[in-house]
Amino acid sequence: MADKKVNVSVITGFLGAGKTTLINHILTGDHGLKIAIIENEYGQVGIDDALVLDTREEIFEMNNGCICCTVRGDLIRILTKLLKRKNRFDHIMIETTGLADPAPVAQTFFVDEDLKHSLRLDSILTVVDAKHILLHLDDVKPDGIVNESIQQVAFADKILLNKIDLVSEAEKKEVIRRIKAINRTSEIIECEQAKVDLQKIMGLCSFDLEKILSMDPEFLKVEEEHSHDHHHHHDHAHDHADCAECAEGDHEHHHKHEHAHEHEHDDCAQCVAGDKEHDHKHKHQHDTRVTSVGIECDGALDMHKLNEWLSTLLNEKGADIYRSKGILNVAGTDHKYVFHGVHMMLQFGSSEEGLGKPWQPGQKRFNRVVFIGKDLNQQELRDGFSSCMADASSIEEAAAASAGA
Ligand SMILES: Nc1nc2c(ncn2[C@@H]2O[C@H](COP(=O)(O)OP(=O)(O)OP(=O)(O)O)[C@@H](O)[C@H]2O)c(=O)[nH]1
Repeated sequence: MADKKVNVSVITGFLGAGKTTLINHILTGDHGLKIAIIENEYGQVGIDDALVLDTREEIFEMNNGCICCTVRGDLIRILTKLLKRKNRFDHIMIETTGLADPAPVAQTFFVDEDLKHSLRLDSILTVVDAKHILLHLDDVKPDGIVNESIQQVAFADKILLNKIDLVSEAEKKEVIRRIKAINRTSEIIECEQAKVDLQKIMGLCSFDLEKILSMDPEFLKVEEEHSHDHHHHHDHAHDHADCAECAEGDHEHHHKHEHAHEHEHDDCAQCVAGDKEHDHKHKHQHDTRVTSVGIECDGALDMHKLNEWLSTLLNEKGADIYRSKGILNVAGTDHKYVFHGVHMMLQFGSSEEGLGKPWQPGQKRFNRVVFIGKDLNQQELRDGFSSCMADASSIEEAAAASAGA
C-alpha cells in the first residue's frame, strides 16, 4: 500500500538568517507540490505574513506565542485541521521563530498519536547566516538558559549556509568548522538568498531519529514525563573548545540542558489561556534579556528622517538589536515600503521594485515595525520612530516631487 503520510519540514534558524527568503524560494519553485506553510513569528506585531509572496499556497499564522512552548496546542490544532481537509496538502512547511528550540517542535511528530500516523517529519532545515552566526554561537547565556542558535544547529539534518556573499572564503571555512563541531553529520549546503536545489532539501526523509536519540535520549519521553512541565533535556555532541558555554567553564551544560521558561505573560498563549501553573514549571528557559518591541501607528513617514534614524540606531546598537523589520507608509507615495535590519545591515525595498503590492485605493495605511534584541530600550525606540513622521511641509515636498517625477 502506498505511503499516504504527508511530509513535514521544520525550517529553523536564528533571527534574520533567511527563513522567509527560503519559504519564498520554495513557494515559487517548480515542484508541482501543494504546500501549506505554518508560520510562527516572534514579536508583538505580525510582519512576516505581509513579507511572504502571494502564491497559491496557504499560509497559517501562529502569532500568539512561541511554537516551542505552545507546541502541544496551536500547532497540533492547525495540523489536525489541515489533515481533515478533503483536498490535502502534499507537503507542510513549519517556519519557527528565530528564537525557537526545534526539539519540542520535532517531538510533536513522534509523540502525538494521531499526527504520527498521518505525518512524517521529513527534515529539520536550519538556515544559518554566515555573517552573524558566530556572534550567536558565542553568546554566553546565563546559567540554565538555552542558546537557541546552538540548538538549531545541533538538531538540523540539513544546514543551509546562507549569505555566503557576505563572508570571505576564510570566514566561511571557520563558520563551517564551528558548525561541524556542533553537528558532525548534517549536510551543509552553501547558498545565497536561500537559493538551493529543492530536490536536495525536500522529500528525502533526511530526519534521522536514531541520531537525535543518540544526542538526546529523552527525546521521545516528553509526552509521558514532561508534557506538563515542558521539561526538555538536550545533550549536545560538540567539541568543548568550540562551545561558548564550555569555554565559560560550564562543563555540565552539554550533558543536560534544563530550560526554565520565564517570559512576558502578555506574550504567552498559555498564560493568556489561564494556565497559571505552566510558567512556574517550564524548564525551557529563553533569555529574558531578549525581547521585542512592536510599534504600530498611522501617519506618513519622512523617508529621509527614517533612513537617518535607523542607520544611526543600527550603527550604534546593532550588536544588540538582532533583528528589525517593518512595513512602512511613506509620505508622498502609494508604494508600500518595507525594511529589513539584521544587526547593522539595513535594507529597504518597496512595491515599486516589485516587492508586494502598493497601497490600494481606500485601504487604511499603517506603519508596523518590530525590533528584537537584547536589553532594548522601548521608550527610546518609540520616541525615535515617532520623530520620523513627516510634517506638513515635508508631505507637500514629497507630493510635489512625486508629481514631478
Ligand atoms: N546579503 C544577503 N542577504 C540575504 C541573503 N538571504 C537573505 N538575505 C536578507 O536577510 C534579511 C532577512 O531575511 P529573512 O528571510 O527575512 O530572514 P528570517 O530568517 O525569515 O528572519 P526572521 O523571521 O525575522 O527570523 C532580508 O533583508 C533578506 O533580504 C543572502 O544570501 N545574502
